[in-house]
Amino acid sequence: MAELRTLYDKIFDAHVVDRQDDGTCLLYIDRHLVHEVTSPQAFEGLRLAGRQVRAPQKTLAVVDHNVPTTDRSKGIQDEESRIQVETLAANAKDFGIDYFNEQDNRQGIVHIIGPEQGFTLPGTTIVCGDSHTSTHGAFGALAHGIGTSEVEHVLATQTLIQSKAKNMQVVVDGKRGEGVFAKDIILAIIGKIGTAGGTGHVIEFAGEAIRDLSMEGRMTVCNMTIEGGARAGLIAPDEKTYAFIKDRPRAPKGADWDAALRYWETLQSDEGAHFDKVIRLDAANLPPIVTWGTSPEDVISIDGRVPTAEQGASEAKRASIRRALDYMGLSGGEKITDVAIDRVFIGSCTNGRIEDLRVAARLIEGKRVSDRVNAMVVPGSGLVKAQAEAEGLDKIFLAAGFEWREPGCSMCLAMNPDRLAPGERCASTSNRNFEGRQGFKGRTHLVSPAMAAAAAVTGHFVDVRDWH
Ligand SMILES: CC(C)[C@H](C(=O)O)[C@@H](O)C(=O)O
Ligand code: SF4
Repeated sequence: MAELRTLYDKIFDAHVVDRQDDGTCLLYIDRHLVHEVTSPQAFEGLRLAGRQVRAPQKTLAVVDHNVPTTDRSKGIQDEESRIQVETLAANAKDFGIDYFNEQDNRQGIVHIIGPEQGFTLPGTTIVCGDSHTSTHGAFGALAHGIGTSEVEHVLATQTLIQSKAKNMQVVVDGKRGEGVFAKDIILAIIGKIGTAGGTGHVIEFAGEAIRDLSMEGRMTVCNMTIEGGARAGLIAPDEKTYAFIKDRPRAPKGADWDAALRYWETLQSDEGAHFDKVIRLDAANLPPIVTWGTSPEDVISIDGRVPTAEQGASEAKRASIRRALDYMGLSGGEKITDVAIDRVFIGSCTNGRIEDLRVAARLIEGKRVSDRVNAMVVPGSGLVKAQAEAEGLDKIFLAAGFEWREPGCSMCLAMNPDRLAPGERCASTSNRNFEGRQGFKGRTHLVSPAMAAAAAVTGHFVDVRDWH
């Protein structure tokens, strides 16, 4: 009998170019996404070595982290950001790589534009000098974040040195309740396994609640796999995956499509294949979730209370809770629904897609953003923005008092003008809540788009299950 393999095993095996005795492999890379932050030294390295980009047609570059989200016709004010963006433009031109600049309506966050263009395909290996490359795993692609020296290696050779990770399966059974979203599922998983729970593993997500998710929701789940410590996240492709990809600009067409489909249909873990670690969760029991601290694993239910330091199991844990409470300006023990917010950020590669904006718009339609709150919506790409505008979502947000911005990473991280002031508290749909992530001394609470939208209106966290 043939060996039973997981989806990860299958994609990995299909891309091995060379295997050393110690298990180190050289993997063929099908797709390389490039952004302005982690690529300058890589291109410089090629230049110094007199090398070309090996497969420019398998490489796609875009600016996202450093671009301002306000009127771009005036250029970029911040010197460092301007140089970063200009450098990518020049490198893309010099090395013959397709590039979406900040005026292009296809521009957006790198992990949003890949799937949009049909660049992200099942069964492929995808890399990008960015940790949230795991997002593309939603399509059944093996997608790794890589460092700048690896970016150079992939540009030059279209291969990457990798050792095989272990297999982990996260099964989410049951049906989500009303007001509970993909973001709540992944926050609950990280809360359960911890930020190191996936270390050394590739996680395959399975179960009814994962199958039920739209492609957008699956991307949200895979996006945050990296916050659970895993090397990559994967979801086996199915009809929803194929429907999402079909007719996208770079998707295979005609006979190529049929051949691709036949391959994609083999991309599932074999029944009975071995997983080194299996975690199960029931979606039916999940509440909307809010992070209270400075790690994505610091999760509580919307009807819960912020923990107190005394709840820590060890002195080290008590000290870390104390530090997080202090940074977050919380005393511990308060109900999370009593915590007032100053800012709301709806966007990022976690939750900046059309479905996210639809959910948020539906909740706030006809309502007003609280006087104490500054709220903004940053579509994940120019195409998401255009789609939202075609559906009139921008009007709903603007009428409610939200700002409606140009696409980019924005306030997900403080690398552009969008940032929190010291002490400001934000309900954010992004994926990281580390100290200073959204601005020096800024306080981030990670939530779903629905929870962020509702909090914008009430001025504090509120249970979206009570909103009809
Ligand atoms: C700037 C980039 C290298 C970084 C990452 O790797 O993830 C960023 O996208 C982030 O989300 O922190
Ligand atoms: S939106 Fe945030 S998490 Fe995603 S690539 Fe940009 S900075 Fe990183």
